[in-house]
Amino acid sequence: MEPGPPGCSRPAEPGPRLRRLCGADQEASVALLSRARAEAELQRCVPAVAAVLPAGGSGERMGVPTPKQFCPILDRPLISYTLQALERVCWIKDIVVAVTRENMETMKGIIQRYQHQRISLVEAGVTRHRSIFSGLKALAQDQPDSQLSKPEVVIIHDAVRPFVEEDVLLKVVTAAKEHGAAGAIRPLVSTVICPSADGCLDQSLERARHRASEMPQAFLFDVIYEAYQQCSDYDLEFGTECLHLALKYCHIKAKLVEGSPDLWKVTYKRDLYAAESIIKERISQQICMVMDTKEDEELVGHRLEEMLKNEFSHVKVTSGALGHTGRDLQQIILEQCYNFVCVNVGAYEFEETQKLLDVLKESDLSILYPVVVISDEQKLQDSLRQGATIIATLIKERNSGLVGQLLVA
Ligand SMILES: Nc1ccn([C@@H]2O[C@H](COP(=O)(O)OP(=O)(O)OP(=O)(O)O)[C@@H](O)[C@H]2O)c(=O)n1
Ligand SMILES: O=P(O)(O)OC[C@@H](O)[C@@H](O)[C@@H](O)CO
Repeated sequence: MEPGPPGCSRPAEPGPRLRRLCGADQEASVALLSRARAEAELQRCVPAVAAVLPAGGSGERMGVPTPKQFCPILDRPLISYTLQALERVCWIKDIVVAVTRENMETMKGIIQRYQHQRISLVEAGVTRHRSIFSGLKALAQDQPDSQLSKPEVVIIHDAVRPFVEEDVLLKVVTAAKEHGAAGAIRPLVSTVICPSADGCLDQSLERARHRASEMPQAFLFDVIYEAYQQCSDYDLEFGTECLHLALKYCHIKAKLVEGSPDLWKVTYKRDLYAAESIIKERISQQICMVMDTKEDEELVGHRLEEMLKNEFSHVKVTSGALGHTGRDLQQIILEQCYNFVCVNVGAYEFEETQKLLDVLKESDLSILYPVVVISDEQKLQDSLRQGATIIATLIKERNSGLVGQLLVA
């Protein structure tokens, strides 16, 4: 498989509704059209790749009633972040999610609310391997009336591993194309030991020579499908490693690919807290200050911008006029900005702010990540530092009680 060109991954673009709403002008339309053409070209040159996401677990180790894949992070289910990560990769043509029958409606609601694309649902099994097998069967049914067709390469990725990036997906898929199977690995944090029957140490493994098997993994579809079809009931019931099935039943030695630290699986409650912190950090990296072009606002805006850059180590603050064409706003939003600060100095009519609020409410963006819009008043001009602190705290903490509020600071 030819590696996709860098940057071929599709950013989390706002939905088509936003483009209509923003009134994309000619220039922006051309940009979007060229991106669509590039993706279409890529789809033609990259062999078919699909993904199977096992999401049928009960999350016992999480210790809460809700299965962890549906636990909210910043008011949004964990699985939605994983789906968004895979949807950013334009060369994955189908995403098959295995969920239990009782959670099927919940999953359909998430797909609709967050406008996930390319998703097909299958019924999960009583074990993770059985859920994965269910997903593979759906892809193998190359039926004329089915939306799904058999891929050349299939990615298998746990639904509770939200931080998966295109580069590692490309690595495992490229390696699977060549070797038949590939999987992400990470260094061990703890040493692996083997206890004896009487509960004492029998042996310990040399940590430096061993690795933790993570996800994503990728396989030539025929290899992994054959392995699951030959699989013993014992393996289906108690196995935890897809790479092992490819080795045991198809004699394929998977290529091992070093993965990033963020590939870990959300398993315990502490993992949810960690995931929330990482998500907050990632979506706080860009602030968009929207101001009018009046001179005094420009002065306030730029001073506030400088102070915000002190609050966020790597923040990218883009200043742009809301403008009277939709291009500025559309360009701002297409840059995956999730934090907007409107600067109205003294102006009491919130016409421009309301316009931004209306567009954000209408766009996918405002439900993907809660957005806090702040409009300041004359007094903010007198205490810019306090204003910068308020804005930074709101963006970093994202207290759900303040979501979507128009704050007059
Ligand atoms: N019968 C099952 C069991 C697990 N999974 C999925 O496999 C992934 C990794 O499994 P794990 O972390 O073990 O999830 P749970 O089984 O839900 O967790 P626990 O063992 O704590 O119950 C998760 O996305 C989980 O939803 C699945 O699709 N079907
Ligand atoms: O065993 P669990 O169901 O908790 O999680 C599955 C993990 O074993 C699996 O995701 C990786 O180890 C790679 O195979």
